[in-house]
Amino acid sequence: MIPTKTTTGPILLTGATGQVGGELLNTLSPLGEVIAPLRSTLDLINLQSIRDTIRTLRPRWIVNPAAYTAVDKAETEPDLAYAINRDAVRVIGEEAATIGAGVIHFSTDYVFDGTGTKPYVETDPTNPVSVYGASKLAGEQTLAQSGAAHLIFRTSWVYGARGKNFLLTILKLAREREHLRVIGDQYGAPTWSRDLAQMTAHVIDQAEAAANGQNLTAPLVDSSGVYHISGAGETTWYGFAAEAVRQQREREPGIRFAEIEAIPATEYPLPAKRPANSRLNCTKLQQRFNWRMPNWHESLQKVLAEL
Ligand SMILES: NC(=O)C1=CN([C@@H]2O[C@H](COP(=O)(O)OP(=O)(O)OC[C@H]3O[C@@H](n4cnc5c(N)ncnc54)[C@H](OP(=O)(O)O)[C@@H]3O)[C@@H](O)[C@H]2O)C=CC1
Ligand SMILES: Cc1cn([C@H]2C[C@H](O)[C@@H](COP(=O)(O)OP(=O)(O)O[C@H]3O[C@@H](C)C(=O)[C@@H](O)[C@H]3O)O2)c(=O)[nH]c1=O
Ligand SMILES: [Mg+2]
Repeated sequence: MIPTKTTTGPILLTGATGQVGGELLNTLSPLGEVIAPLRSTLDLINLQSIRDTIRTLRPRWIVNPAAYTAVDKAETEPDLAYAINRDAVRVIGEEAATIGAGVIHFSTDYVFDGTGTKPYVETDPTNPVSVYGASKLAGEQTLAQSGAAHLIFRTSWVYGARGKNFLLTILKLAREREHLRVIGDQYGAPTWSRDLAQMTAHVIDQAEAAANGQNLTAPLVDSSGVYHISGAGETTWYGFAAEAVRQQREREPGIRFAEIEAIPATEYPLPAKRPANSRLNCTKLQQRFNWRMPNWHESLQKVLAEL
């Protein structure tokens, strides 16, 4: 479908070298010109450079999957995590508000403490237990206060065929070792970076169709806010690893892979705490934008086929 251009101007995409940004580069390009400056051109630590870029390009959308995502390292680099995950987002929001651009931003299940026993809904109280989670929550809040029309997609456990992610780490370790120990008491849902990018293009398309050639901001403001979006279904890190290795064994019958053992998080100490319950209830996005994610098993199969 060719979308109605609501305002002129390109789509400004950050983080195009990342997992989600790399997929967005492909899914957003049918919607019009996408400008995706690399860190060497637009370093998000440099707030003035963000302002200059937005003022020069006057994008109709700013899509911001760039982030400081090193969860453990953030514990000892909080200033850098907050600079990218909060301060840069604040400036993006301020500049977007000024020119009437819509902002699409990504956040994380790690804004929750994980003590809830059900999948989280968007209105559940946040309480991050890591610096990364706290910095991402601060980014959500600053964007909401900026006055820009915005959509915040809170997702979880992102993986894909490229980039740094749990799936690729486990597959590599499973080839190298005899035995792997993986946390079995943290629950969540793996989310394929490409599924997220397709959802994002769909939502932009719908928002532009709703604006029907008029200013984008008005219909989008009604929908502004947080949306949960993960792969359908649920598992644990152990369940994810075991299923990935099971599927990969079928693909490569001759290869020996490690046995995988489920362990409690208490036996796998890391600098940052992770929530025990990372499950996100995705009904709001389904109802507002008519989008359902595929089951994580299905997407995993497609990713493994690409490796
Ligand atoms: N990965 C996950 O499991 C999850 C991620 N999220 C959120 O989803 C979004 C996308 O994550 P994902 O794609 O996995 O992230 P990646 O870590 O794969 O990519 C991060 C991107 O941000 C860029 N970036 C980091 N710092 C700067 C900077 N100072 N200036 C310019 N660019 C910078 C990186 O550029 P460079 O290549 O130059 O470093 C890279 O392109 C993020 O908001 C993240 O918080 C939410 C839940 C789960
Ligand atoms: C490699 C490995 C990890 N683990 C555990 C540690 C951790 O609890 C979990 C996942 O490992 P990771 O290093 O991928 O975890 P982490 O970097 O915390 O992943 C998170 O990244 C950020 C950006 C998010 O927003 C989250 O949604 C989530 O995806 O698996 C094992 O138990 N055994 C292992 O061999
Ligand atoms: Mg990680």
